[in-house]
Amino acid sequence: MSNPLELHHVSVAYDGPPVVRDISLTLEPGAIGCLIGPSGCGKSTLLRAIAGFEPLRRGEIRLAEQRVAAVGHSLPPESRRVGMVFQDFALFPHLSVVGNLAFGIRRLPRRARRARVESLLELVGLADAAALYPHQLSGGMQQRVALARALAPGPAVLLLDEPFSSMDATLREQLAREVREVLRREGVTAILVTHDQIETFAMADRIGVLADGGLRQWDSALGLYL
Ligand SMILES: Nc1ncnc2c1ncn2[C@@H]1O[C@H](COP(=O)(O)OP(=O)(O)OP(=O)(O)O)[C@@H](O)[C@H]1O
Repeated sequence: MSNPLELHHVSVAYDGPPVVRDISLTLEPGAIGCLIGPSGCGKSTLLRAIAGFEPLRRGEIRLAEQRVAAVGHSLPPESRRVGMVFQDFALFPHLSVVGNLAFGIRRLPRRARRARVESLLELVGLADAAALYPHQLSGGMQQRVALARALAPGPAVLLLDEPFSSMDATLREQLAREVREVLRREGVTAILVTHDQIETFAMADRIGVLADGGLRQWDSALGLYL
């Protein structure tokens, strides 16, 4: 099977010198990669480049074999098969849980859409909350809705940018394990940015250590210790 995500010598710059430098990495199907490193080292910028919000200064990004970004070439985010989950959930406040989940698949025929929403509700354990609105949900429940919504269209890669950082440590670890379980069951490939070591070791098949815009290591948790 082809790799869902490949980065080849990727550099990204804002106004000045590159803040992401010459990063190459590959994620295998179903693998979860975690990017860690000090504040300002370029983690979010790299994620934004994969999503399609930042152009490349150098290199190439391939998603499920398709070249989505290179110098002078950039598919818009909505044309890339990526799903995104952020710290602040960004749920639609005026839509119920079902409405939030159905939004990204509204072009599917009605019956298929309904079946997909039902299976996602089961997947994240929210079948009883289908008719509720975001403000009626706890933070953990909202994040599960955000996850299910991102998974709905069947992305090649799911991008998570500090998805649990607004939660307390106990809930964070529990959610990290839950999310890993959900991703495993769906066979989803994902890349997660975090500051949190517990989260990293709870979730990652591969850990990427960034410093000053460069990828210093790309290895399993065990490999990082050895
Ligand atoms: N929109 C922007 N315009 C200009 N510079 C930016 C922009 N966004 C980020 N930067 C700079 O790029 C560098 C990398 O930032 P980035 O947010 O990717 O790091 P990070 O590792 O995700 O940090 P944090 O862990 O604090 O979120 C930093 O020096 C930052 O100041």
